[in-house]
Amino acid sequence: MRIKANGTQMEDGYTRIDQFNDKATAKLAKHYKGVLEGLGEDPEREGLQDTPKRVAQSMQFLTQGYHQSAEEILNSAKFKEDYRHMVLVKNIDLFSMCEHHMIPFIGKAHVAYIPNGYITGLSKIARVVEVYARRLQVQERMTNQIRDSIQNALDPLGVAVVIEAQHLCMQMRGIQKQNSVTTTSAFTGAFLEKEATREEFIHLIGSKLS
Ligand SMILES: Nc1nc2c(ncn2[C@@H]2O[C@H](COP(=O)(O)OP(=O)(O)OP(=O)(O)O)[C@@H](O)[C@H]2O)c(=O)[nH]1
Ligand SMILES: [Zn+2]
Repeated sequence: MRIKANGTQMEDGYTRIDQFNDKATAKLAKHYKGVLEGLGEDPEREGLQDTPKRVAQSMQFLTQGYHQSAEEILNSAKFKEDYRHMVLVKNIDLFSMCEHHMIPFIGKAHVAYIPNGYITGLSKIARVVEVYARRLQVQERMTNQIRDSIQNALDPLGVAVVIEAQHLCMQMRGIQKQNSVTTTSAFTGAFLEKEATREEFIHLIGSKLS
């Protein structure tokens, strides 16, 4: 049985919150009840009675990345393999929350690396994206964190990360630009040094970066 309750870390570093942490839920729920009151709502009315607890559990799910380790995930499926060309996992869906407004930003990550003796399980790349997306974030930091965790764990010849996301804080409030998309990129090694390698990556992800 690999999956334990309350967000305990698994062998592969992946924490799955099947049962929420009762203590954290109670603490958060108390505050969300205050938020409802602050909004002028009646937290005791029928539709809202369980809302503080629901929001508390929802927020724990959406921020579960704080309890997960990208390093452990990558090392749990690190295989010796003499493949020295680009490995690209593209169109990895991500749901994160901006740390300024705690409103979602939603998009896709494209992650590539060039192995230097070691490869990792493909799903682990997507799990690393989850680890950093499931936190309060800014897109730039998340992009760098994904790049750095892969570079440190696998010591590859290069890592490339591109994230394209829509920030709901710019769509449903504030400046209200419904179609704006933010693209961030971070590179190491061959992706920085060799234009042809970077161009190949950009061509493969089908982005308009170039
Ligand atoms: N760089 C960056 N900025 C972000 C991200 N998510 C949200 N923001 C921005 O964070 C900024 C916070 O600016 P403030 O002026 O303090 O907040 P605000 O008054 O609510 O700003 P407006 O959104 O312009 O109404 C805004 O410009 C947001 O668009 C992100 O991932 N990266
Ligand atoms: Zn925001």
